[in-house]
Amino acid sequence: MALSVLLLAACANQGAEKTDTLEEARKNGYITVGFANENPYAYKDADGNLTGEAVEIARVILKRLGIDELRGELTEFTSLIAGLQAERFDLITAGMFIREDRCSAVLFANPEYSIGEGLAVKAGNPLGLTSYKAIADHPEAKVAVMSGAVEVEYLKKSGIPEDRMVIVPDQDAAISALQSGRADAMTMTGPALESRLTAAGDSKLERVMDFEQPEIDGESVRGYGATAFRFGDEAFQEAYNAELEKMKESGELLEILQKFGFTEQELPGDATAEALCKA
Ligand SMILES: CC1=N[C@H](C(=O)O)[C@@H](O)CN1
Repeated sequence: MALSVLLLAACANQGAEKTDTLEEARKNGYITVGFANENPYAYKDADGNLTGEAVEIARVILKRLGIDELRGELTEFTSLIAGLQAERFDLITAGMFIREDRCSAVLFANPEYSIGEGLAVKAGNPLGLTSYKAIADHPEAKVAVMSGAVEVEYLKKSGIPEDRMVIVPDQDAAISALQSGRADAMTMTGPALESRLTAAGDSKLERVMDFEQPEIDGESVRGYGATAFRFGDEAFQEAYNAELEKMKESGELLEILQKFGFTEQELPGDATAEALCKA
């Protein structure tokens, strides 16, 4: 009985046609995107509008592909990939880094920016934390970091034990952990760190200006962020990449990035998703 039910389900599945996400969105006039409320990548502004570098780049490209409206689905960063796979939304526009492990779960567009890491501590840096290594070497220092973010892996590889990581659901919770003393430091990408410190306006906190970028396997880390698609949406990914390339060439990409505080230094250069997925 159980076997026949399974067989029926398998046959039904075989007959089911895979949804063409791009075509469907064109027909509907909108597409739903997953975002993790991380300024300046993808967040709701004071008026409740969805914006951020990743969102605005996607907005331009999707418009050119015939999709007029973006609807956001707020999701914790760590659940973005699962949400995409479960079709809760059709794209991730969160500035997510292209990483080898993630490439086995989603399709990445080519990168739209590149960035390094940042660290914030209590004013005066009482524990003298200027690198992940310095946190590792301190017997008690704790660092707040967002669940599912690449920094968790960087911290681990820098020798910081998990019981000295305060894993938080989002970047606002990271700064709360630092303010409350549950953590002695918080780490995230430079622009996200800057944005949280500015929003907090707390003179008891400071950015570590002489922070040493972490080195993993002898190389200074640098993240490359991109929109992500579901497997099966390769044609969508290709059309998206073609529009992104035009924006790179025309300078439009930089113009959008600059609105969110990025500079020419953060352009992705010739990096491609294909190469980064193998890195
Ligand atoms: C935009 C972003 N990138 C990193 C990542 O992809 O894991 C993390 O820093 C979380 N946020």
